This record gives sequence, C-alpha cells and structure tokens, in this order.
Amino acid sequence: MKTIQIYDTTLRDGAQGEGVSFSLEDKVLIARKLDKLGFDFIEGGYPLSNPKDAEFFQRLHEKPLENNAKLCAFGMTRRKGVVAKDDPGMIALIKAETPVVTIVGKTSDFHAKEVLGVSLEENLAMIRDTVEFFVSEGKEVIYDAEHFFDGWKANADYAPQTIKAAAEAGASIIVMCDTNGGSLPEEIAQITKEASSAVDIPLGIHTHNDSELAVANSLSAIDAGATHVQGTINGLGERCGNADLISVVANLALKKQGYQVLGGDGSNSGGGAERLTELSRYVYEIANMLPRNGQPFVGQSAFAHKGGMHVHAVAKAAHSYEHIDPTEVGNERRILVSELSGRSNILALATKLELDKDKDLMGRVLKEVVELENQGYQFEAAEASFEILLKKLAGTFQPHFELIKYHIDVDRLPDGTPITEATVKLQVGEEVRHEVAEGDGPVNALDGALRKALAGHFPELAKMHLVDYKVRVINSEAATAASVRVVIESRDEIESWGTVGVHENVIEASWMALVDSLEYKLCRSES
Ligand SMILES: CC(=O)SCCNC(=O)CCNC(=O)[C@H](O)C(C)(C)COP(=O)(O)OP(=O)(O)OC[C@H]1O[C@@H](n2cnc3c(N)ncnc32)[C@H](O)[C@@H]1OP(=O)(O)O
Ligand SMILES: CC(=O)C(=O)O
Repeated sequence: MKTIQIYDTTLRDGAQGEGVSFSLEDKVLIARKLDKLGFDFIEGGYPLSNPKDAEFFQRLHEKPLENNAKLCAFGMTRRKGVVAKDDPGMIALIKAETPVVTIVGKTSDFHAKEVLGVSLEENLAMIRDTVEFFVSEGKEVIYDAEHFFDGWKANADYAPQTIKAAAEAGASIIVMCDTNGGSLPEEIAQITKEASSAVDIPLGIHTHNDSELAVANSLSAIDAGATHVQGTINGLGERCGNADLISVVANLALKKQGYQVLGGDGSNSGGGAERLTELSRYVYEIANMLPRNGQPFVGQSAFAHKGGMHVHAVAKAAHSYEHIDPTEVGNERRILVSELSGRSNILALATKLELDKDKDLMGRVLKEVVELENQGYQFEAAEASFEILLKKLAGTFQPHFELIKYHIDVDRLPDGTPITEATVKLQVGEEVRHEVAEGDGPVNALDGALRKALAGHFPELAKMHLVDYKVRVINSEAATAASVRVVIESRDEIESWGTVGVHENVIEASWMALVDSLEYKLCRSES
C-alpha cells in the first residue's frame, strides 16, 4: 500500500483565484479544519506578500495545529544578485517559524532568461542557495518546480539540472508543477517517469485546470510514481483553478487500488473520504462563495436523479445510476420532481416523508406537478414547496396560519427616497394578528410584517432567514401580463430549502413562496 501525501494550498494558490479573499480568521479556521481531517501539509500563505499572511503564521505559532498536518510557508527562490540570508523573502519565511518552507523556482530556460532576466547558471545558483539556506536553518524544504512540464518539453537538458540542484541542496520533495495547466495526462505520465530517473528523492505533482485535466493529470503523475499531490479544496485557484483535492482524494480513496490517503486504510472503502462533502461546503461557506451544484462527488446535484427512468431504476438498485454510494463521501441521494418525472420520483419522495404511497395518490401528484410546471412552476429548486404540495394532496397538511389580507404601500419622498410599508392581517389559531413593517422593498416589508405577526406563536421562525430571491418572467410574449416565477431560498442553522410561487403579480408570487417557506420551517420544527 502506497501512502500519498495530501498537500493543501487553498490558503495560498486557492487565494489567487478571482473572487477569493480569505480574512485572517477564515484562514485559521480552514487550516484547523484541514488538520482535523488528516491533511499532511497545509500551505498557509506567502509571508512576504502581505501582513495578513505573515500574521497567520504568527497566530498558528502561538496556538499550533493539534493533529499531524505540517504547516508550510511559501516563497520564491532568492532574488538575482542577492545573498540568500539577506533576501527579504528568505527573512520573511524564517520569521514564519514553520517546520516546512515551500520554495518555487524556475525550471524553464525561457522563464529564467526572459522573465527573471538571469543566466541559466544564475538560476541554478538561486535554487541551490535558497534550498541550502533553509536546510541549514533546520527547515524541511519542498521544492515547487514551476513550469516543470513546459520547461522539460522545451529543454530536456536544462530542466533536469534545476531539480537536481534542489535535490542535491537538500530538498525533501520535488513537486512538478503544470503551472499553465496545458499538459495532457500522457505527457504528465511520460515526463514523471523521466524525472524519477533524474533525482532520487520523492516526486510530487501540482496541476492547474486550464485544460479541465488537473485531477486526471494528478492521478496520472501518481500512477507514474509521484507520492505527493498538491491542490485546493473545490479547485479554487489562479485562472481556472488548481486540482480539486476533493476529487483527487475521493478517486484515490475509493477508485484506485493500492493508495492510502488522509489516514485511511487504503481499502477503497471510503477511508479518509467520508467528510469530503462537509469539508467542501465548509470552505465555500467560509469563502462566502456559492457551492457548485454539479461538482463531482460533493455537489448538491452529484447524486440528484431527475429523469423518471433513472429514478425508477435507482429505486430498485441505487448503483444503476450512481458510480459510488453517496455516503462514502458524506453526500446524499436526491430525487428531483419535474415534468420529466414518473411515478417513481413521487413515490421516492412520499417514502421519505412517510406518506401513504397509494398508486392513486401518486398518479394525482404527478398530474398536478405536470400541470403546475406547465403554468411555470419548477420544483427542482423548490423541494420544500413540493413537500407541502404532496402533503396537501395527501390530506395531511395543516396550515399554521391563514391570510385575511395584505396591503403594500410604496411612497416616494420629495428627496427621492422610496419607502415601502406592508400590512399583514392573519388568522393564527383563535387570534387575529394585524402587523405592519417597513422594508427595503415590497417583499422585504411583507416578510417583516409576516414574521412580526407570527413571532409570538412561533418563536422558532427567528432562526430562519432568506438567503436568495430570484424572479423570472415565464411567458414573455404576454408582455406586462406575463407570469413571473419567484424562487426563494431560506435557511436555518441546520439546512436550506427552496420554495416557489407563480402569478401574474410579482408580489403575490413572492407571497406564495414566502408562505411555503415559513410553513416548511414550522412543519420541520414539529417533526
Ligand atoms: C506559480 C505561482 O503561483 S508562484 C506564486 C505567485 N503568487 C503571487 O505572485 C502572489 C504573491 N506575490 C506578491 O505579493 C508579490 O508579487 C511579491 C511580494 C512576491 C513580489 O512583489 P514585487 O517585488 O513588487 O515584484 P513583482 O510582483 O512585480 O515581480 C515579481 C518579481 O519576482 C521575481 N521573481 C519571480 N519569480 C522568481 C523566482 N522564482 N525567484 C526569484 N525571483 C523571482 C521577478 O523577477 C520580479 O522581480 P524584478 O521586478 O526584480 O524582476
Ligand atoms: C507553484 C505553483 O503554484 C505553480 O507552479 O503553479
């Protein structure tokens, strides 16, 4: 069984992705999470680059990681014409006080000559001096060979000299970087084999996803002998991102034979992979990014079945349309309801809700879904509305409140400020509640008034909030008389859920989606 070291660079290369910006606190939280989940190396940042990264290392020095992950500080080789110990980059790396430093250096003769503007000999000296300096300071040095594959293809005499210089100077691993992300798996395999005869220390792989091959290229290098893989959670990173470690780990733990990762036992039974979904969502949440539904293994849609024929087969044998059991990566199977559904979709959801599964009810629900989708409803992103519809048709739905009336005023002050006020009158049990609220717009005001009216009876509503509101015109040829579909996403501390409303009037469509959202929360709180 071969152990593959997993090296995470979400906090450094991941932060180089467009739209990614971690606060110091975010970085600390992510590092601790990765450590807990058994990652071998965590690259925390580039201390020369900015005070936040430098402070990150200080924070982790004061309160170190608690498990086995080694913390790495990243930097480049010494500048041309400077003695390593006097280079500000080296000084910043020493100050980071990490057990490991990761040094990026040039493999490509073009980059050395044209980009750095140094001779090929000076580039080798920069690599050698830098690695020797850190080794003499008692550091483990990981050497990231930038543009490794492109450099090797362009000059197969010079590229090996660069990694030999790092190895002879005491680096512990040479990491072959597909920096521009343009290589193919067969090239990666071939060059990895050639590199392994140039140096006798372990090889690692670091790939970018510009050709959508970062994960495949990482696996290809591992099959060709690399024992260390670098990447980021969810594939965040410069341009099109880095290899997504979620997929790399899942493939190594569950698909490929003979590899051991994240402390798993290498038995291809999920060891190390069960918390990947949790990790992926944690990083999205901290990065304040929307998760990618179609992300392999961990995305919301990774095990979502929509077509009636698929759902019919999955009910008999899940593996008929699933490559692994979703629980092996901590994900779950979802059955979607739409006009493409058959009775099997409805049956699966009724089973989940423990509803009576008579054939007649399933037929009625399916007919209603097809009819409503024809009017513009969509239940795919509105599972909570579907659940309420199912209960209504099954006769088990008990509304928690009834609308008597709502009223909305939008005024514009002389200075141009718009003011929106909503009044809601509800029957809640024996009581009539009449409340008014102001809001940023009609829906916000309506939501405020509705919650005020219900707060006394249902304090649990305080724990939920709206996270997304989408409006779509659905029969645009009818111009202003067109219907609109409103989809609202809500969440509480446990889950998120979607609801839908369709009407010619956007306020009424919003009201329908709002009411379903609150009713769903109240039903869940009772169960
Ligand atoms: C493949 C990768 O992802 S490598 C990591 C890339 N990440 C980043 O660039 C993010 C962090 N970077 C930074 O904060 C800044 O670029 C710094 C602090 C490192 C340097 O900033 P500056 O000194 O203003 O230089 P600038 O960014 O404009 O240019 C890079 C400099 O590094 C030099 N350089 C680049 N790579 C190397 C290397 N491997 N070894 C030595 N010097 C290098 C360049 O020649 C250039 O120096 P020059 O202007 O004297 O020619
Ligand atoms: C080191 C690195 O990030 C790269 O070459 O892509």
